[in-house]
Formats: sequence, structure tokens, C-alpha cells
Amino acid sequence: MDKDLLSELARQLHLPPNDSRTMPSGALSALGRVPPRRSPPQFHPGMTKEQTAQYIRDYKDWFEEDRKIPPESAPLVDPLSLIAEQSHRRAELERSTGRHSGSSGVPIFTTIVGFPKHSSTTSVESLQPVTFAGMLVRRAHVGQYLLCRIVAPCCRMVAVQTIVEDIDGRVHDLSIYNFPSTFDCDLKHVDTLFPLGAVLAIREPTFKAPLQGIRPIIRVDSPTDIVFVVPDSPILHNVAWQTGATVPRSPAEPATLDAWRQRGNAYFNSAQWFLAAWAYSRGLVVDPDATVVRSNRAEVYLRLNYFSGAAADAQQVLATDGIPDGLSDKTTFRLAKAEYGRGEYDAAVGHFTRWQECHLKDAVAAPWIQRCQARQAEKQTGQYNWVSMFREAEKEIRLDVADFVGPMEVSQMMGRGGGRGAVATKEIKTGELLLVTKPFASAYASDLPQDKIIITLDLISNISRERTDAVLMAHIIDKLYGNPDLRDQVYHLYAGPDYPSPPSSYPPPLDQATPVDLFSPRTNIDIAQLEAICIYNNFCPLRLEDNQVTENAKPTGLYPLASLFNHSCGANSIWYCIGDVMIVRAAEPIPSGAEITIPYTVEESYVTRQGILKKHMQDHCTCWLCEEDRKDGDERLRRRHALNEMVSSHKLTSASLKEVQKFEKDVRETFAPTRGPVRPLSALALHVLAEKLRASGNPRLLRESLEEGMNALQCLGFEVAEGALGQNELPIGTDRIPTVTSFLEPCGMMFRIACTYLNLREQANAVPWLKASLWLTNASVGGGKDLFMLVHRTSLEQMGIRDLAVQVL
Ligand SMILES: C[S@@+](CC[C@H](N)C(=O)[O-])C[C@H]1O[C@@H](n2cnc3c(N)ncnc32)[C@H](O)[C@@H]1O
Repeated sequence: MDKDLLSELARQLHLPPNDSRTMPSGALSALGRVPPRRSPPQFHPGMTKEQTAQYIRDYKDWFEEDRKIPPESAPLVDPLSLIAEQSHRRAELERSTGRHSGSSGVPIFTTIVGFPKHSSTTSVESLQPVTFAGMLVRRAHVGQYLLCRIVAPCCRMVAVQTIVEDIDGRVHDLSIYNFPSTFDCDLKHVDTLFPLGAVLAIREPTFKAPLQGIRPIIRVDSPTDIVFVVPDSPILHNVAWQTGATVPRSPAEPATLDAWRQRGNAYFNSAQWFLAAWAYSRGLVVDPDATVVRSNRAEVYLRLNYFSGAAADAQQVLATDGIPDGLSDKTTFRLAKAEYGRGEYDAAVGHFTRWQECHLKDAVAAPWIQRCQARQAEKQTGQYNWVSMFREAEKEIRLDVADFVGPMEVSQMMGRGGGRGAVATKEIKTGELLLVTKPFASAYASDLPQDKIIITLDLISNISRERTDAVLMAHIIDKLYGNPDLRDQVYHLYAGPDYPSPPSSYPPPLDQATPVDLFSPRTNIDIAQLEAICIYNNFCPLRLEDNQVTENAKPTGLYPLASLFNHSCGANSIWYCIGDVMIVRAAEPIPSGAEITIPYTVEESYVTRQGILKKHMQDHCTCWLCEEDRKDGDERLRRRHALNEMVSSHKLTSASLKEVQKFEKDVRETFAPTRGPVRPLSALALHVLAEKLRASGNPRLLRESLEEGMNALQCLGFEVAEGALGQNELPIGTDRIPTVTSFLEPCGMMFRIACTYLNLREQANAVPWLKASLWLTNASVGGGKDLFMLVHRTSLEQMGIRDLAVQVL
């Protein structure tokens, strides 16, 4: 901030000019003091899992203690110091931008989710104005709104952070979290949305005590709590700003529709969709009947995937009398694309067809009509081209397919959190397709921001979440902002025991396309509830076509329809993803009316599973596998868990045959002799043993390897045939697919058995195992031999059996 501006502001604020050169760096001249309080515990990114869990416990204690401190008035803050410090921070940020290369030196931020945060549900028109003088720190000002304007340049770390003054000229820090388009944008973008002088009305603002220092902060978590007050807004009637009508150095803003249109076009041409929508929206404030600008905004909303906003704008334009044919055509096409984006394929076909009838020589609508028809067919029949989806997903994760809901429906379910579950509507066969569904939003390692690392600490699960979680939240919020009609799809999901039970039916009907007003959103995005929804419903959608998962950046996705399945460790259906598309199939015959369950986790250790499932279960998991585990007794479970840790730490990789044999025996002894055949950790131990034996090359040990490999499959729940096989007979039972692990594991075991037979020069015995793995893959993911060859391409090549598979399958 230059000295002239400081002096100018000082003059306006009736304060003596301050010299920024004498400002002690990082210090503030506060005119009041907040009573001392304990600082929150400090988190360090290098903390282990246990240390993180301890940190979260300490943080919760601190949070509860802090919550008991009664609300208090905010100290008066010297505006010049505050503005100067903010300007200094901004200059630092500008200097550091682009300085980071590689992962070292990238700033790390921590965000904490799972604690209460107020969001407003009352329109600004129904709220009463409040100023800083009437606000208290540690309080959400329910029933009130704060009118303020920006008096310092913005910074952006996790939040957009700036300084605002109220009408009395009193200043405070403002942090805006979760504002659409600002998660990963540059400072110029932030400046355009939040320029000096921008007037905001903050609905039911929360004044937070600072975590460090003494300055309280207005913290806005929900982007829909911010109303951008445009010139001539009724909110400004009779408002006089103590420091003058304008903020010094505020950028000049266009006053005409045409100037805003041109600005919007310039942003459009440089692919800055959100800013283009912003500029067109300002134009529409000047003239709400400007059909060309509204149609342009529909196009930009399409680029932002704001399909509801796009459809509503296009409908409004088309409902206007006397619009020129060219505009009508263009807008019809936009409406058609918006309906396609909303999954309203019948409506989309109608609009595309209407467009085509007027442009018989133009070929652009035909591919769109074909796409609509393909989606309609998928939705109705559940027939997909799995192979081409797989190939496509290798290039582009997010696929364009329709959802399909098979023979299942949501029903009330006693004893399950949220009170609902999925049930079969008819008798279902093993391998039958139950659901194909796109995520509401998803986030992959490739979506992570380059300029920062955000660590999300989850106070509900007591864990540090995946790095992709913060990106997912941003994606969900952005989608809700531009598609208010989809709000119930998300907010009717289970949000944990602290929220009212969700409605008994799901999904909610799709609303009419709702207009999107960027300055005064018509929807309410409750961030605390959304965080809770994510905690209880997010999936880790590992992709079939991608085996290179970065351990610290696993994908995350919100799949609302799939979120209605309850969990069982020995579930009767399985799920997997091709690209971002989740596919659920029956793993065994399911009688009509029976509950359909999926595994939320496939950990071998009971102790680990219960840790993961803790937040989902009132007591513990009551599935048959956990019941069997519990019958083994605490001591055995503890020993088994310790042995399982050895596998996770890769200690067995370099172990000798003897050591592996001992390990297998130790694991075996942790299962009670009376226990049923499914013993997941034994399967793993036997598999490791089979591999050790196979590596010896000794024919006797190769035979033993075969036996242990088959035992491993039995411990996963496969029935393995004994004795000679008849022609075309498979060596495994085919009435069910075991679900205690991914189908990829047993397929790998079967490939190894086949290889061992080949080592023994017994190809005739090897082939049935390849056929068994084809059956298992096809029942699990469909797609026949073609998809089988794609899914297992790397494994088959590494084991040198690809050509044989091509030949014999
Ligand atoms: C993704 S939701 C599943 C659908 C949920 N039942 C509903 O009504 O929306 C996850 C929540 O369902 C409940 N749930 C899932 N599986 C369960 C089980 N086996 N036993 C009890 N509750 C379960 C838990 O409360 C869990 O947090």
C-alpha cells in the first residue's frame, strides 16, 4: 500500500496519517484488548496417524474450552495499521506467487472440518442491519446482516482474506471460505470479484476470536451468506458511509449494459468463465431484459457446468416476445445442452430436434441427438459399452454416461443410521447390474492445486482426510452454487446423528431449472452440514483402469445414489469404478425385498475395520464376518491385527520360506478351529506362502504352492473343486463372488496358479484357472473377454501369460 493511499484513507477516516515505514512488521496497534485465552494446539504436517489422532483430541478439548468463553466486544482496531498490514501481506503473496517448484516449498494449510459453523437460511430482506459496534466476538449474529465494503486488497490462501469497513468506518478482517471459482485462482481473479470498494451484505455473520494474535475475524463459511450489493440496491437506501461515498482507489466500474457485455465478452474470449458470468450478470443488473447478454450468460453457465442457471436463462430469453431468429436459434441450442447436462435427455432431444428442423443442412445437432439417444438407452436398459468406457477413462477420468438404476429401491431400514437402505425389487442373480452412477462431484490427484497443500483434519472421524477432500468440497459447493435445483440431492443424504433424520425416500424429484443469481444466491449452502454429509458418505473411487494410486492423494467422490447402500464386511454386492463412474453388481443371489449391502472397507483386520467403521456404527458392525471374528476372542483378534501390520509394513517381502511358513501358521492359529472357511488374513498369508514356494522352482514345492494358492482362495470364500475337472468345468464355484476383498486379488491368485501349472508344464491344468478368472472378472465387472484383457493387461504381461489368455479364452 503506498503512502498516498494511506494518507488519503487517514484523511477520510479522520485519523492522523501513519507512516508505513515505521509500522512494526506483523504487529498491530489495537486500541482494545481481548482477554488472554489458551492458544490452540499446533498441528505439524509430519505427524503420524497416532499423533494426528491425539492432536485432534487435544484440539477438540481446546475447542470446547474456548466455546465456554462468553461473547465479548471486539477491540477497536486502527484502520491504517490493519490496511497497511494487509497490503504488506498482499505484496508478499505477489512476490511468492510462482516461486514454488516441485512439492518442496509449497505452503501447507490445515483446515478443520466437522465442527459447528453457522450458515444463514434467512433472506437478506428479512434481516436487520448490524454494525461492528453492535457485534460480539464468538457469536453468530442470527437475524442480522452486516453491510460492509472492502478497503484493502485481497489475499488468498485457503480463504479469500481482506479488510472491510462498516458504515461507521470501523474496520475488521474478513475471511471468505468456499467462494466458487476461488479455490485455485490467481490474485487478479480475486481482485475482480472482490475489488476495493465492493459492497457486501453478510447474512448472519459470525465474529470469530482469532487463533493467533488479537484481531477477531468475520468468518464466512457459506458462500451463499454473501450478497454482493450492486449500485441502486434497496439495501443502500439511506445508507451514508462515514468515510465518504467511495473507497479511495476503487476501480472504475462500467455503468452501461454494453460496457459490461464487452467486458464479459473479453473474459469469455480468454476462457475466464466465472468472470464472464460475473460481468454479464452486472450487465443484467443494469438491464434485466437484455436478452443477448442473458443468452451469453447461458453459454458461460454451460461452460461452468451451471446447467440449472443456463437452462433458466435460456428459457427466459426464449419466453421473450419478438427476439430475433438468430438469438432464438442460438438460445434453443444452449437450452438443449443445458437439459443434456441436467440429465433431462428427453427434453434435450426435443430442443435439439427443433433446432435441427430449422437448420436442415447443418450437421451440428445430429451428434448431440445421438448422444442423447445413447444416454436414454443406457438409462433404460443398463447396457453400456464397458470396453470403450474403460479405454476412454484411460485418457479422461470423467465420463459422459447416463445413470442406470437396476432392480432396487430405497426403503426404510430399522437400525441403520439415517433410517434408509437399498432393497431388491425382484430376485437378483449373481453379477446382475444394480446401479451405474456418476458422482455429484469427484476429486482426483490430478485436480490438486499446484500452489498449496491443504490438509483436512476431520473432528468426526478423528483422522486426517485425503488431500483431495478439500478439492471435493470446492467442487460440490461450486456445483450447488450453479445448480440450486440439485440442493436436495445432497442435503437429503445422511449427515450423522447430530442432524435430523433425512427424508425416508430418495432421490428427491428433480426441480425445475432454477435461475442463478451470482450476487444474491437463491440457495443456502450449509457448510457444516455439507462437511458432515461428506464425512458419512464420501467414497474413495479407485479406478479399474488406474493402478498408480498416489498413497497420499487417493481420489474422493460423492455418489448420492450409491450413498443409500448400507455396509456389510461380507456384503452381497460389490462396487468399482471405471473412470469416475461407479458400478454396483450383485455378488450373490439376492431375494426380492432383501437388503442390498456394499463393503465400505475390505480390510483384513477386524480391529482396523472397526476403526474405520466406528463413525458408522452405534456399537460395532453386526455383519456375519465381524460376528465370526468376535467369536475368535479379543486375544486372537489382537494377535491377528499385529500380524496384519507385518503385511502392511512389507516385512514379509524379504522373509525366508521358513519365516513365511511360520507367519502363515501364526495367522492360522488366530482363527478358532470351529470358525467358518472365510478367513481373510489367512488368505493373504497363504498367498504369500504360495508365492515363496513358487519362486523356488522346485517341482515338489511348486505342487505345494498350488495347494496353498487354492487354500488362499478358499479363505476368501471361494469353493474350490477337488479332483479332476470335467470339460469346460471351472475349478471354482460360480454361485457367488466373495466380497471380502476386491475381485482383482483372487484374479491375481488364479493367474499365479495358472503360471505354476505352466512351470510344471501342465497347460491343460493352467487353462481352467484362466477361465475361472475370466468368469470372476465378467461377473464382477461385465465386458467379457475384451474387458478382461484390458483390466488385467499389466498383470498378464508381467506374468508372461497374455498370449496364452488371448489364445484360450
Ligand atoms: C452412506 S450412509 C448409508 C445410507 C443411510 N442408512 C441413509 O439412511 O442415508 C452411511 C450411514 O448409514 C448407516 N449404516 C451403514 N451401514 C450400517 C450398518 N451395517 N449398520 C448400521 N448402520 C449402518 C451409518 O449410520 C452410516 O454412517
